[in-house]
Formats: sequence, structure tokens, C-alpha cells
Amino acid sequence: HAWGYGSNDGPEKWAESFPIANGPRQSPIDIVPTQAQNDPSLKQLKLKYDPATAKGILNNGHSFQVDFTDDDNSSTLAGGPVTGIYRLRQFHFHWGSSDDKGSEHTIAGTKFPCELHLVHWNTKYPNFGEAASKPDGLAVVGVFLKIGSANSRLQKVLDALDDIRSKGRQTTFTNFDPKTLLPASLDFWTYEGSLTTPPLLESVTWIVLKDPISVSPAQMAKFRSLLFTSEGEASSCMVDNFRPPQPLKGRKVRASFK
Ligand SMILES: C[C@@H](NC(=O)c1ccc(Cl)c(S(N)(=O)=O)c1)c1ccccc1O
Ligand SMILES: [Zn+2]
Repeated sequence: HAWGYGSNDGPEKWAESFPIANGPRQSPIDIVPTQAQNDPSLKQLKLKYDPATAKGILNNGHSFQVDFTDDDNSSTLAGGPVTGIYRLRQFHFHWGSSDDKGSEHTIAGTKFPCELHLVHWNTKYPNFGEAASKPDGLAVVGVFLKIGSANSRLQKVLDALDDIRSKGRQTTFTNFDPKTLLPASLDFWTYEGSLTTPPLLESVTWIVLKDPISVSPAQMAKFRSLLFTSEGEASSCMVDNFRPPQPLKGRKVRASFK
């Protein structure tokens, strides 16, 4: 199933190989704050990350991801809208070719230049692969990036991109605490959705943070220096690797804040 973000293999074509693309709980969505319902029963988000669990950084040909060892509960998510404990598996980003687009979720139609996804899986299942096929299997924290001052914590990740310019490249990346990439407030919106990339499985509880973190124009240029393509292939810049918002189909979006 070769899929991508181009005109021949992009989001408008995914339903041909992945019919769930037209399913009832697809992601991302446009979040309309005035239509979100404050739910006082939502617990505080509890994120506990051990920097030593950061393992490597990989260009997977669609984005780049920082992978974590997930064979114990050293780095976990609990509370918020979920029950039980979810383990951090990886984080990755989606971004645009220009600052006016790039995020997957939008806020009342507003697009951000970039969006961070921290992917966690429910420890009631034996592993990520199993969890990814269950309706309560995954929990993803989404964080918007907004153009502003350079983000020194993000820079450590961006400094590693020179070693993984083309598809399939990976390098060691450890001693990194993803908590340093989060905004001060953990206020969030939450809804039931899916992976935003094939196989588009409807197994994600989305937790989208209200506040963005900053990224500078120079830092955005660093994201755009990556390639979708492998060494030896004709180069194609890794940009616009975002799926547009999908129909809400009656779903409710809840807010953890007033
Ligand atoms: C692009 C990459 N997708 C993921 O790894 C991915 C996994 C889980 C989630 Cl929940 C998300 S997301 N965007 O919804 O947060 C993305 C990928 C997909 C398939 C094959 C290879 C490959 O590298
Ligand atoms: Zn993602």
C-alpha cells in the first residue's frame, strides 16, 4: 500500500486502499471551541516521561519520529479522558510548505504551521500493534506549533535532522524529555477519532492541547529540509504531510476547561 501526500497518492486517494477513510470516527477534525462542551468529570492529564526511554529518531518517509522504549511503564499517560495507563511509543510532527498550513487539527478553521503528536498505547493490550486495532487502544496528545520566537527545547530535535535527511535514515536519540515540548497549560479538547495516516484505524482518543508552543521561521525551514525520498531517488521535500479535517459525523468534542 504505497501512500503519500502527493496528488496521485494523497489523502483524496487513501479510501481506495483504506476504505475506513470514510468511516464514522476519522481524524483530524476542525475543533470549534464554542461548540465544545465543558466536561467537569474530565480528570487532569497525568504525563510522566523518563528521558532515558528516548531511543532513536527515524525518517519514515512520511514524517520523522522519535521512538521510545515501551517495555515498561517509565513513560506514560493517564487521567484526562482515558481510564488505565497508556505507554509513550513515539512522537512525530506534521507541517506545511508555508506557514499558513501544516497542522492536521484546525481551530475554527485556523491552521497552524505544524502539529506535534505524542502517540501512546493502552497497557491493557500486549503491545502497540494489538492496541492500534482496538477502539480504546491509543491516546494521542496533539500540540499546535505557532510562529514566534525560536523554541530552544525543540532545537535539540531539529539538530538531529541533518543525520536523517532521507527516507529510511535513523540515528540514536536519547536523554530527551518530551515534556519539555509541552505548553504551560495542559487544558485540552478531547474526542474519539483515528490515526490520521494509513491504516487510519479508529482506535485513537484524541487529546488536543488548547495552547500552542512556539517555533521560529528558521526552525520551520529545518522541518522542510527533510526529504520524503530515499538516497539515490529524485529528491522530494518533506512538506505538506498533513491530512485535512474530516467530517464530525455527530461526534461530541469535550473541553477540560471553561
Ligand atoms: C506515518 C506513520 N504513522 C504513524 O506512525 C502513526 C502511528 C499512530 C498514530 Cl496515532 C499516528 S497519528 N498521525 O494519528 O498521530 C501516526 C506510518 C504509518 C504507517 C506505516 C508507516 C508509518 O511510518
Ligand atoms: Zn500524526
